[in-house]
Amino acid sequence: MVRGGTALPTAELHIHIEGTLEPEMLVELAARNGVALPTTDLDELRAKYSFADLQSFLDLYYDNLPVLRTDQDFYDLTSSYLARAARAGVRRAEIFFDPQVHLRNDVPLAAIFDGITGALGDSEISSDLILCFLRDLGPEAAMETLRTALPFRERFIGVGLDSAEVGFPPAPFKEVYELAAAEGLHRVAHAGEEGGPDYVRQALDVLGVERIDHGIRAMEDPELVARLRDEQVPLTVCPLSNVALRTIDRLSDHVLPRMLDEGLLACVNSDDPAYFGGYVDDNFAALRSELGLTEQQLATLARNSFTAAFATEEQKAAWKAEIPG
Ligand SMILES: Nc1ncnc2[nH]cnc12
Ligand SMILES: [Zn+2]
Repeated sequence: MVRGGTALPTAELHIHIEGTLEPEMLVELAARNGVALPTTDLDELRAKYSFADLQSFLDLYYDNLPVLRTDQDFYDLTSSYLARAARAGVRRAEIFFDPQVHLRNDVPLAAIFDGITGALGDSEISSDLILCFLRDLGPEAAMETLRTALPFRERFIGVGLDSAEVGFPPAPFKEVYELAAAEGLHRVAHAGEEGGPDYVRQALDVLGVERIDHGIRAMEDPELVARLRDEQVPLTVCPLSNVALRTIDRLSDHVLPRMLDEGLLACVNSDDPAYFGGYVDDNFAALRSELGLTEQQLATLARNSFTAAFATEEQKAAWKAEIPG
């Protein structure tokens, strides 16, 4: 993996805490909780971290999650990510979690919140939580999850939509997002990762999202590109993830340079770094070495990340002032 230079200060706005489960921690938590794994050999586990598409990744991601059982497990997972993120230059982390998976695994919501928010409180990184709905479980399940989570309303700042994309468009989640808006929650959604430009439009027009997660397929539609530029809609792009899930063949084919040329508010994120070969600094390093992005372009991406963050204007200005150049 390419690792380069001093880490650029950045906000990480697209990071699934469950996607930071490194094989070492998987084995440790399995042993701690008496959960059987197909193998505990780290090389064999790592060999499985190779994917044909989003679904083949999701199958492994969900298979690994039963090792997370207690608030301590969620605390350890989150602390480990935050320690790595600090070394990666992350000043602000807006972290996704998938409560429906853990509820299905009989983990109480209180344990999830206590573990994750406990670790967030112990870190020097500014951070908040975004609760994601699994789109393939449908809007009724999402609504039930949101209602179940509302007693913990003060512990998260927004909602998101993730999991299998194609065949599960955003529009049916309209009422869930209306309730989230009424509760004063921020709204984001994965769209345009494997799904087409229409999914991005639906997320904007029907769900009223403030950011699009991924959005790379929006580049197929010039009218949508113009709108994203005019409205300065933030796009949380995840370059190494797109290569790992074969959304694009090679990093050198990535649309990110075109997004910047078009004046879109794109930023760089790691998505599921334990699975996709790197954290956010590794993504920046790969953009520099394999895509030839200039220091100026990388600084723009870092600046964009702070612009797109759900933080105060004062915080954003202070972080931007740390960016060299
Ligand atoms: N990249 C991704 N796309 C959709 N759902 C996810 N859940 C975790 N990572 C994801
Ligand atoms: Zn994602």
